[in-house]
Amino acid sequence: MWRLARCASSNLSRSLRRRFFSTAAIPAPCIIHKRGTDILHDPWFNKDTGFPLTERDRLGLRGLLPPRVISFEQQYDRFMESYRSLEKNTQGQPYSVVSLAKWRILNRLHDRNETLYYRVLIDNIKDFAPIIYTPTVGLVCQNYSGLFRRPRGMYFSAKDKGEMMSMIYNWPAQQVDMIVLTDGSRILGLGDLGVQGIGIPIGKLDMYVAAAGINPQKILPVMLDVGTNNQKLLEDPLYLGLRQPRLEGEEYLSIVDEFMEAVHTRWPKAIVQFEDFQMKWAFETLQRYRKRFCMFNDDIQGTAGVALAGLLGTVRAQGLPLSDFVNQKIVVVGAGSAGLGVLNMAIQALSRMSGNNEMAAKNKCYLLDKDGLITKERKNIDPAAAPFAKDLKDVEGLREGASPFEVVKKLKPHVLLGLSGVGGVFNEEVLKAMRESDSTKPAIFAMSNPTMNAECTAADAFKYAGPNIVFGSGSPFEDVDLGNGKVGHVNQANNMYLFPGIGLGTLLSGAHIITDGMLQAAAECLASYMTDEEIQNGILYPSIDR
Ligand SMILES: NC(=O)C1=CN([C@@H]2O[C@H](COP(=O)(O)OP(=O)(O)OC[C@H]3O[C@@H](n4cnc5c(N)ncnc54)[C@H](O)[C@@H]3O)[C@@H](O)[C@H]2O)C=CC1
Ligand SMILES: CC(=O)C(=O)O
Ligand SMILES: [Mg+2]
Repeated sequence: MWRLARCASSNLSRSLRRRFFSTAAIPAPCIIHKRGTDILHDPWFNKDTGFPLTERDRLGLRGLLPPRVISFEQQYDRFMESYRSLEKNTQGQPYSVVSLAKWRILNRLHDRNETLYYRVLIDNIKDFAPIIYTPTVGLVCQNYSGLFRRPRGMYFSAKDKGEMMSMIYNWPAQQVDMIVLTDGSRILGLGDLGVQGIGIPIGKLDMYVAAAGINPQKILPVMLDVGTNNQKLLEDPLYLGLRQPRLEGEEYLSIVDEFMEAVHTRWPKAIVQFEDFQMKWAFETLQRYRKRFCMFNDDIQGTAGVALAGLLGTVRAQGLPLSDFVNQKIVVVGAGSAGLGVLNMAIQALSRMSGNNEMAAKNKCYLLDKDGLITKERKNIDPAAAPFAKDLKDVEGLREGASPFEVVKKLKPHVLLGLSGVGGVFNEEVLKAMRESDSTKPAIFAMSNPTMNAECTAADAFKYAGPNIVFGSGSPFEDVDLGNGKVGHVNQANNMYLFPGIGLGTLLSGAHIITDGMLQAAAECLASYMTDEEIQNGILYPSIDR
């Protein structure tokens, strides 16, 4: 039996309705195959006390709710009031207590009434992004077993080998457009969190809904649980994932292969975003699938696009034409999936601008990892980092393994960019050395997440490197008061500025694969949003609510 109801989502704004449903102004009724409490327990259809009496009759709800009908707007105001009073009541308490309390109240709403959840999320994205996304999402992942109440998304484990093709049909939605997939092996800068990493696909997909208007009924967060090498989790009796070491080699790849085949059999046009895979699998899976499936790796490719937009903005901030990008010296600290992704894309752009002279482009870029400057002298060099290794004769005065301080002191780079996952790598000494940069407006990007893993804080960057810098960080920091009415602007250099657009653009264009050219265009488009005035004020990216 099915019944008609005004869809809960008819409470969304007109423009959103158009985006979600492509309908005209009058909300279309939606067909519900449920009745009574089943509707109240389905967050997609549930309107809480908002069901009008006629609908309560039609849907078998009469008597199951308190008699008074509370409008969507009233419910919205009530939620925001309780959120604001929570903020007031937790003032002065530790960050983890406050932000987890905020996450809980939002998550409960998400579980109960999706329409209201996405409405408040979209309207208040600037306030809520740090809760559903970095940094709080990191804390949520770390505490996932304790916070777990209801599952969200799908879980495919090593135990499901051979079953995935049928399992994928257990997902209730007919159509899925956007999937974010993780194996939990490198969650932000927090390392291997196993099954607890599911918080990341959930948060990323919320950003897809809020920022790109993707229909929330057509998103799917996925955890591929192939075990964990995190000893603490393996010993935790409440850990919810497989208690076994991670699969490796062909065994691992056969699980990912099976998942990709299953997804694309059921939803051939679905886009899969790979997220927070440890480096070796991030690169391997990207090469393995990018020509066969519509997929991309956000950490390698999304991050690179946002960084490139930031680098182009930095050139403009110095009052130089974009063509001057070819003269910028760039030091990247962190040679993992994100750092190498950024260097690859920056070199592609530099080389295009310098008449396809890749060598000249590479000469301008320097790469460091946990053992310092990477040179050709490095023993057991990672093949992915090898193309960026410096010949010692080209870095006179520096040695293999030189520290960030030595490198900055010697090279006086225009840009210092951190994707190391280690908090405090840009210490006082390194930041002070940036004062001697060859640039009139040196750029410091402390892009590692969450906040405690940032290479430096915004306050330290402006304090030690001087007020004239351009600053970006992966997780949000408050703008810095520089005195005399001056403000040091903090840019959130985070791939969230690109991935929702990459997914939406791919979906709308019907592209079968995601090419480097598409990503390059996305980065240049992001850079072009900013006016000269904004750029002069050190603002490289639009405000999140734009
Ligand atoms: N802002 C953003 O949009 C993004 C930020 N990230 C962040 O970047 C960080 C790294 O991510 P991945 O590259 O995927 O990790 P990864 O584990 O693949 O690479 C980390 C790299 O940092 C190096 N490293 C470790 N300790 C170091 C130290 N003390 N000094 C210098 N280098 C050091 C390692 O040798 C390795 O090369 C994470 O914190 C992640 O949250 C990643 C993607 C996007
Ligand atoms: C932002 C992001 O994707 C990361 O930190 O891994
Ligand atoms: Mg990531």
